[in-house]
Amino acid sequence: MSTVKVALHGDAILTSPQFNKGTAFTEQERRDFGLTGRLPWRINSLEEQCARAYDQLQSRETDIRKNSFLQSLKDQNWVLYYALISSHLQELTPIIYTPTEAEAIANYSHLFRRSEGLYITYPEEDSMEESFLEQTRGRNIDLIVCSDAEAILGIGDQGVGGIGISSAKSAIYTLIGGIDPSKAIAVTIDVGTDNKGLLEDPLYVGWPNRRVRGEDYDRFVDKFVQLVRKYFPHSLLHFEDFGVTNAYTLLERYRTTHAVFNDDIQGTGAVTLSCVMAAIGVTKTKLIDQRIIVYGAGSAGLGIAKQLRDAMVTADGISTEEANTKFWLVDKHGLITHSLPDVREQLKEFAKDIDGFAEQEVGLLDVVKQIKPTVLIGCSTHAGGFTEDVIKSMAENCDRPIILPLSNPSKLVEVHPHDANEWTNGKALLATGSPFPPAKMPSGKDYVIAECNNALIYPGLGFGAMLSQSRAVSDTMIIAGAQRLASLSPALKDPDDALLPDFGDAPKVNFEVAVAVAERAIEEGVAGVDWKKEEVREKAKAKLWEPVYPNYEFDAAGEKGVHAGYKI
Ligand SMILES: NC(=O)C1=CN([C@@H]2O[C@H](COP(=O)(O)OP(=O)(O)OC[C@H]3O[C@@H](n4cnc5c(N)ncnc54)[C@H](O)[C@@H]3O)[C@@H](O)[C@H]2O)C=CC1
Ligand SMILES: CC(=O)C(=O)O
Ligand SMILES: [Mg+2]
Repeated sequence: MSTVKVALHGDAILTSPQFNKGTAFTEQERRDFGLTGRLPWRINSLEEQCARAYDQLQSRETDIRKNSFLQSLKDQNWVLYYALISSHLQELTPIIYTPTEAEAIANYSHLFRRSEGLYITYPEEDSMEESFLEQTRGRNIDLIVCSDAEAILGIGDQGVGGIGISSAKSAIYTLIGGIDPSKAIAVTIDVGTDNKGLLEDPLYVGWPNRRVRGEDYDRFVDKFVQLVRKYFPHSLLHFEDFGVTNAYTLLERYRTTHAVFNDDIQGTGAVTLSCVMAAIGVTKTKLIDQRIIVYGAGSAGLGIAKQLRDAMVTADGISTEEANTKFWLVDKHGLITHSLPDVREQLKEFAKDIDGFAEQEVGLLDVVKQIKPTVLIGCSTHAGGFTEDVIKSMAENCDRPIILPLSNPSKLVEVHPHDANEWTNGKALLATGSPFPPAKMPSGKDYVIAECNNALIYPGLGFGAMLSQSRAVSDTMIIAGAQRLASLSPALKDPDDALLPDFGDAPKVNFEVAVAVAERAIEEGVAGVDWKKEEVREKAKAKLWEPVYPNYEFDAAGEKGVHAGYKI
């Protein structure tokens, strides 16, 4: 067991979630840190603490209460929080992440108890550097997860509540990617909100103003990005749940100068590519043979289309233009065509001619009937958008339709996977964005619905980039990670099994993804380390953080009252 020197004493160590052990402080530590008399007599192991916390959790009747309980556990004791969730990963991930975290974020100001992470707020622009330094003092930050909360999951603009998604995504990095939580920071960029309900809510705790946009927004965000680059040049900057325009603009603006990563675009593109690769392994077809409809052409939809398109170009050697012809993007005004007004610039390469369609606005069902898709992907936030007609029509022309309703949280799913299974007589190859229980095949066998959520891959992609200290996260690094994930699909062994590994295996799977990404970074020459490819696996193992208590030694000479703690 490692030993860590800590300069906190008495209440200061008990109230530090990073160092607190609660009843697990040893006799010696209790004496050295001034804790005798502040704790009950019995010394518990971490396992005993987990068992007690799990019992307490079970007494909370609703998922949102469980979410609040776990949040307050995290505020008290990181090791216990991560150990508890790690030992019930599949059961508790939906409580701290989608779908329950969506409810927690929507009610952030009403559930608010304690702040966490860094709040970068527009009227405090002049003191941004000071706040940044205060929050990161004494810490060697590898990972910054930030959101401006304009498009949280599928529930839209949530203002300052966006800290909840940064914090949840950061926790997933630790649980699944093995990232040391003391080296990660969650950030909300509070530039106001256009959510009327929040603006009118007297309890709203964010900056109660309409969203700042245009040059002022760009300057404000740029100031933040430059602080990240100045103080933590080797860190990974993860963007989450920005509105579609800013999501693409920021990624393009910074991706050549820092390791930035947009999860909704790149993470979702990568996990969906893995899922489709696994599915075509079942149908014994090639990527180039697919006709793909993407329903919802926002951050995720376009990210998916581009990722699949680029993989087609790489794997099947066709031109980008030819690959673009295999995709039909459908948004709220129907098929993206050259004749639709106000089509976003980035979508134009996928736009189709209206020929062959009677109407100006071509709905999903018409597109399905006309083009006979093999793959149907939903990231529209339109609950029930894949109607029975749509699904049945697709199944008429396709032996094993690949149907991926990816919108989160669960209530926004485009089609309930059990319905899609029933309407296709068990032929559909299915995956969803949030977890669902298994469906029944006509044979009576359970069909496990894979969770095609970027959380199944982004911790590994990010860990691979951090591990190799990459100067950029290249498209080919992402494809390497996606290929590794696809190669671990249970469906490759049994075509009736899940398309992707389950969340219980996510830590092992993400380790493999991280190794693939770091190896690729070294091959491409973007890594900041001078290792050989063969060394990556061992280096990655050594870097994994695990939720176990180290021994503490009191550091009387250390700086008191800050995040002081280092291994000796
Ligand atoms: N499973 C996963 O890993 C991920 C799932 N998502 C989910 O995908 C959904 C979209 O997320 P983003 O792309 O970030 O949001 P976004 O706001 O950028 O995109 C949503 C798009 O759907 C379109 N849309 C809205 N109503 C529609 C309708 N009735 N028919 C067709 N299109 C419609 C919008 O116009 C917009 O273009 C959300 O529910 C989100 O939770 C997003 C990222 C990852
Ligand atoms: C999973 C995710 O990133 C989203 O739904 O936005
Ligand atoms: Mg997201």
